[in-house]
Formats: sequence, structure tokens, C-alpha cells
Amino acid sequence: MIELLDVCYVRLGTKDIQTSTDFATRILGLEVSESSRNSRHLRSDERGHTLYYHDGDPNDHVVGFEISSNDDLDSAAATLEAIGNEVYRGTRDECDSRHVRDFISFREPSGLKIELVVRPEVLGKRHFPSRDAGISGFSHVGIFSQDCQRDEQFWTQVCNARVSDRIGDVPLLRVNEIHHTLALVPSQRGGLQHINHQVDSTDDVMRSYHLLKEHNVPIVFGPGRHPTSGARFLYFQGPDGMTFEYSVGVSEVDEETYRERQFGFEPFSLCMWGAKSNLDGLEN
Ligand SMILES: O=C/C=C/C(C(=O)O)=C(/O)C(=O)O
Ligand SMILES: [Fe+2]
Repeated sequence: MIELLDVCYVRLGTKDIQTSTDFATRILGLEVSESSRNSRHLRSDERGHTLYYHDGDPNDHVVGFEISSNDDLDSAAATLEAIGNEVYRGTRDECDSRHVRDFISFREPSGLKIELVVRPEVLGKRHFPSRDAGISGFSHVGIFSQDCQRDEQFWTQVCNARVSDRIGDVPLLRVNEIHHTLALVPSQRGGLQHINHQVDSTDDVMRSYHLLKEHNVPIVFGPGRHPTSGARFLYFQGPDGMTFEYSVGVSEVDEETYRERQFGFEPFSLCMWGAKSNLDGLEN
């Protein structure tokens, strides 16, 4: 069993590094922690970076998950190879550019590249956001799935993910006490469906809603409230068609007493306030 501790970063190719950086700092509210001619490391919390943009194909998405030790990394590689996955071990330079001690990469069943990393760096220097969006940190991702039932089996049987809720066959999966760290969203393609940052309050969600509208950023869903995690949310479109989410109030799960719930595949399962979803794979 591969024991994922948490999601730690997303890496995205972009056609225009400057436009993507401007969005990430002036709109989303992240901090540039490292910059080169063709890449940016961006920070959202105490970690050294949680988002990385680089010149490249905008369909090139990678999600990093932290695992606890090199022994766990070796046994994860053996587990993945035993079920037919090709596993790549990061070179020293690649580890250094990610600020991690070690990592391996592989593709999950719908094709998204996953990196399992050991000892991602946290910075002593206080995080200083580029705008007052109220972000408290990077929290979860949505992943496109060509077969939600098959992919749920991968995340729950090969890895340690547990189902918190399902909307139809769409599972919200946790790897720690947070209600979900990944959601599988039906699609013909693979890749990343959305990137979530938690904010401090509903006021932050609503302040950003008005700021985004003023800057003509397309709103994809919300403001609204998920009956699943209880979070108040707002989804909007960033560069290269990537969807970002702010949310606040995601519930925590007591492993001893929690039982997974089944929600119907209907609009009020997505938003209990009745907002209409234009989310890729979850339109209504
Ligand atoms: O539309 C369903 C989304 C549910 C949630 C939630 O319960 O918070 C998400 O944030 C998500 O799937 O990303
Ligand atoms: Fe989300």
C-alpha cells in the first residue's frame, strides 16, 4: 500500500510564462519564491512552493504527493512496477529543482503524471502573498478520469485513499483527515481538472468574486456551497484553460466514526445554494 501523506505541488506547462505568472500573483494571490527565464516557483503557504509554471505544453500536468521516507519510496516503486506501471526515479538535479530529497514518477490509470516525493522543503521565511486573497494554502486537486470506478480502485487499493463521499460515481477521496485531497471527474481525457486553494473566510471568497469579475476572469461555478465537504467555493478560469478554486470550511473526518456517503448525481449535490456548474465534466 502506498501511503500518501498529502498533495504537495502541481507543475504546469504554459505557453506564456509571463501571463501565467501575472495571473498567479495579481489575480490568484500567490508569491513567486524562485524565478528563472523559463520557470516560476510559486508559494501559497509555509511550503517552499506549491505551484510551478514552466515554458512548455499546457497539457503537461504533474501532481506531487508527499510520502514519508526513502524506504516508502522504494516500496512504492516496487508496488507500481508489480502492477505494470513504468516508474522513473528523479535525478539529483530534478530533485534539487523541486526542492525535495527524492522522488519517483509514474502515470495514474487515466494518464496524469504523478510524482511521489520525500521531504519537500518548508521555508522559515514567512509567506508574503502578492495580494490579499486570504489564501491559507494549497489543498486539493480534481483529476479527470476516463473510468471513475477503475481509478477509484487504484487510489483506494494501490494507495491509501479513502472515499469520503460520492456524487453518482464521482468520488471525493481523502488521504488524511481533510475531507478530500483529490476528486475524480469523468472525462474522455486525462489530466488536471482543477486546483484548490483554501482561503480564510467566506468574505475572502466574495471579495475575490468581485475582483475576478472586475478583471473579466471567467467564473466557472459559484459562489456556492458544496453539501459534500460543506465548503463555500468559487471556481474560475486561469491561463491555458486551467480551473482554479477558492474554498473555505472544508470539513475534517474522524476516521473512527465517519461513513462514506452517496449523493445523487444532480445539481444540488454540487451546490446546495443552487449555483449552476460550468465545471468541465460536471456541467448542469
Ligand atoms: O461538485 C462537487 C465538488 C465537491 C467538492 C467539495 O465537496 O468541496 C470539491 O471541492 C471538489 O470536488 O473539488
Ligand atoms: Fe474542489
